[in-house]
Amino acid sequence: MDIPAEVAQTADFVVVANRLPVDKETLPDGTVRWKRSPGGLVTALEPILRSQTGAWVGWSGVPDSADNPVVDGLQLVSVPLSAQEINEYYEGFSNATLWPLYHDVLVKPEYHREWWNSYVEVNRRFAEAASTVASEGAMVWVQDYQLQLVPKMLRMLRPDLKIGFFLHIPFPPVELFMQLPWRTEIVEGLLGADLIGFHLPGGAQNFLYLARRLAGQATSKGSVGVRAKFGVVQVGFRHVRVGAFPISIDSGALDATSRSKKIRDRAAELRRDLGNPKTIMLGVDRLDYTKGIDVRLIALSELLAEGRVDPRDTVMIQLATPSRERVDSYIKMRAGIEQLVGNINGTHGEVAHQVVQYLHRPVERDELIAFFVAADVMLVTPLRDGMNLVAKEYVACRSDLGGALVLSEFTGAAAELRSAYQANPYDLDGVKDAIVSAVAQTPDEGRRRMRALRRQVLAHDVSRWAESFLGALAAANDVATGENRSVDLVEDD
Ligand SMILES: O=P(O)(O)OC[C@H]1O[C@H](O[C@H]2O[C@H](CO)[C@@H](O)[C@H](O)[C@H]2O)[C@H](O)[C@@H](O)[C@@H]1O
Ligand SMILES: Cc1cn([C@@H]2O[C@H](COP(=O)(O)OP(=O)(O)O)[C@@H](O)[C@H]2O)c(=O)[nH]c1=O
Repeated sequence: MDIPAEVAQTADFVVVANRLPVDKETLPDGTVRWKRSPGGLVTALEPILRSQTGAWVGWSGVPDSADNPVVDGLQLVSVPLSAQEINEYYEGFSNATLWPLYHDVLVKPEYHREWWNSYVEVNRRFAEAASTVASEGAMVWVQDYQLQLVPKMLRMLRPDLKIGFFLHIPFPPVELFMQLPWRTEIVEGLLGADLIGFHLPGGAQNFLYLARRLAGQATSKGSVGVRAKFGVVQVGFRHVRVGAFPISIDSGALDATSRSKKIRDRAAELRRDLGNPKTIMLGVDRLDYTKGIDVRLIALSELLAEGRVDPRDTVMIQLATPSRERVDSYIKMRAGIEQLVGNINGTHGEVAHQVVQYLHRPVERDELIAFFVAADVMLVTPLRDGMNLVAKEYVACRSDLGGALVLSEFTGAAAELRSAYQANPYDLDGVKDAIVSAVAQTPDEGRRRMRALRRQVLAHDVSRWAESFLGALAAANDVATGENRSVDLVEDD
């Protein structure tokens, strides 16, 4: 790995994530341009990355890229992946083993030793890159399921570092996690961190149990709270903190953008282009089998067939970003979704009016915000989702207190967005009833619910998420604050 000498051991704060927060574009004349991808994580961490000497370690998204550009003042450190590693580490172990295993085995996870070997090798390379750029005593924040071995590998290389880890997807129930042939290695990998964060207390508690059972470590008793009441695992002389930190969005910025005239005009134009229907329903997802896009399409199809939704004055827009397109389960799911869309339009559409408008391509940020402003009913129906930022984004865009959110109980967001029309995505009648209630809500009821949702989303933004995690990380294993004092621990039961 070619990390420039001037960057070695200079960064006081290092983010390590599977992806760099930029996309590499090669222009027709062969020149290369790096474009910032405006993710929530980079927005939240930007002030910290700038106030200290920050670096971001990740993969560029294309094979064999070893560039280490500085983009908008941020030092990026590429971890190059070969085509074979993309196949085995990213598409294979990350997205055909861990992703389905951690999402309720919605498709059957595949267990292949060569994929595991590639995962170990790539994690080792990420750990080495982080170790090279981090300054003495730096804080390193490792992100997500692709890099669960990095905390232990990094600690072995650099015991001086303060290491945090955050899991963006659900941590599975114990009985599912136990399927994994490399379950002990994963738990021990994570235990290299000083703080391990999950979206929900349930994930943290599952992990504490596994730390006792698989790694044989003593852990604290009692339940874990949200941003408070951390669990503790005793690993030698270290206390590893385990906590719940629900991620969020840059709600203030989204609220401001959604109020702009440009966005309002575009939202009105979208409505006009759709023929001014009474109800616009909206789904916004990566095309992923966890997102329950099929659930909402089947619900709509039955509601249309039963006459509970009128096809003449309803449009459902489904925006579906292409995702992991070479993984088998994604190829199959796409065919199923497109068949459902075709069936609904074939049965209930007219030449001049398609009931479902389906776009299979990424949608640019401002256009997406205009869709949120235009939509009367937002459909978020995952079968399992770590958080689901789209649900929070919709709420942040509704300063007019209009619109209604239909939300699956099996998203992380459901724990916070209690005033949504919540439904169990496995109960089709329940989903249909929730959609009908959302469509038929009175303006007063809609305002009451949206006001409550907005209070939650505006008060708990992504900066609060980052600050609460990094505050807890700074205090972890800190002798000065008494963090190393003894806690009541339980051995394996
Ligand atoms: O990098 P990709 O393979 O293209 O996938 C995109 C990202 O998807 C996942 O998102 C998760 O994180 C969100 C923020 O915490 C959360 O709201 C959502 O529920 C999760 O599914 C994944 O965890 C990322 O690593 C991927 O980059
Ligand atoms: C479809 C679409 C989405 N986005 C943005 O992507 C993220 C999605 O985050 P979420 O937590 O809901 O789910 P995953 O991380 O994908 O599992 C959200 O910020 C969307 O606004 C986008 O920018 N463009 C799109 O076309």
